[in-house]
Amino acid sequence: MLDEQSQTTRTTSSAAKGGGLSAQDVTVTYRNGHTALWNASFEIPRGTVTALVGINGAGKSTLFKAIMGFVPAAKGEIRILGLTVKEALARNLVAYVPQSEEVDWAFPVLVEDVVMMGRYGKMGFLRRPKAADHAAVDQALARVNMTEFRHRQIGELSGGQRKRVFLARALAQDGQVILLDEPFTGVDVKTEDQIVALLRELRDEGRVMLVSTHNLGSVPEFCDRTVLVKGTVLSYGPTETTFTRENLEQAFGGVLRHFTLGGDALHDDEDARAITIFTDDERPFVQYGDKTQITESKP
Ligand SMILES: Nc1ncnc2c1ncn2[C@@H]1O[C@H](COP(=O)(O)OP(=O)(O)OP(=O)(O)O)[C@@H](O)[C@H]1O
Repeated sequence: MLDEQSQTTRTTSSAAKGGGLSAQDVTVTYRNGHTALWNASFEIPRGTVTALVGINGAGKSTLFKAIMGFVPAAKGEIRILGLTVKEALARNLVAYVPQSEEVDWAFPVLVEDVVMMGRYGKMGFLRRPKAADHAAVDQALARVNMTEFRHRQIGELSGGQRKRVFLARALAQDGQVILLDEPFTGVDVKTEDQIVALLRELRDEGRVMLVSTHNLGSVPEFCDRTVLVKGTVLSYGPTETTFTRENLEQAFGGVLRHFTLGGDALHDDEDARAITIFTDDERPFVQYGDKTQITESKP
């Protein structure tokens, strides 16, 4: 499984220049005939961290799969740094940091071996690592502070450490477009801070980070841009202008409730500055304030 992911997300050091990540009228239909994305369009420039936000089943994973070439676009086109998906994959430009649930943690593999998988695209058929590959792995592990765990089995790590190992794999790949699936699920605050700091560094290096997250509270904090999805792309752009109450209501329609800043009484108040979005079973999973701070939480 890990091997398969590496195969399909190989990257190259000679990254294509220019362009960011874009989709133009992309429609994705699964083999059973289900269309999960209709006419999805967005543009993300290089040097940005973008949140990919939407309810369960909105099409976030489908979009990731289309960018990684796992599923073809029935219509429309995805461009990755100015290249088609096929060209970008051949150049190993796209790296993927999976959700924890997608990984078989019982798979007997060492931390350093997982990170080395990021180099497979640069190796020959026999996959014999060269000095440059070992150096890239060393650097990637150091960058996520996981050097001391390099000889551990991946199953023997905490949730946050596991995330960091897969981030290191993306770094070893030198992925220019990095797709992160729920990077903050199951990690403690300190690790979240470390991941955010690393994403900012990678942003400053001109990479494109697309972060699928349900942790909406942190979106205004660390994502420059937001793409809101619900079967299609509802809106995209700078977080300031996209992550708005109106757009969120569209994306999460029917599961929104509001309560006022400083109080915990639930009501739809036009003056409410804090928004809590509830899941269908009325459990809140996000709180946010005036776009920049989390102001409320409800038990
Ligand atoms: N392999 C598949 N074959 C057919 N339909 C699929 C397949 N994978 C996903 N779908 C459907 O496509 C739609 C979008 O699913 P997707 O996994 O992209 O949503 P998501 O936004 O990632 O959801 P979540 O937040 O729950 O991870 C859903 O209706 C889902 O049931």
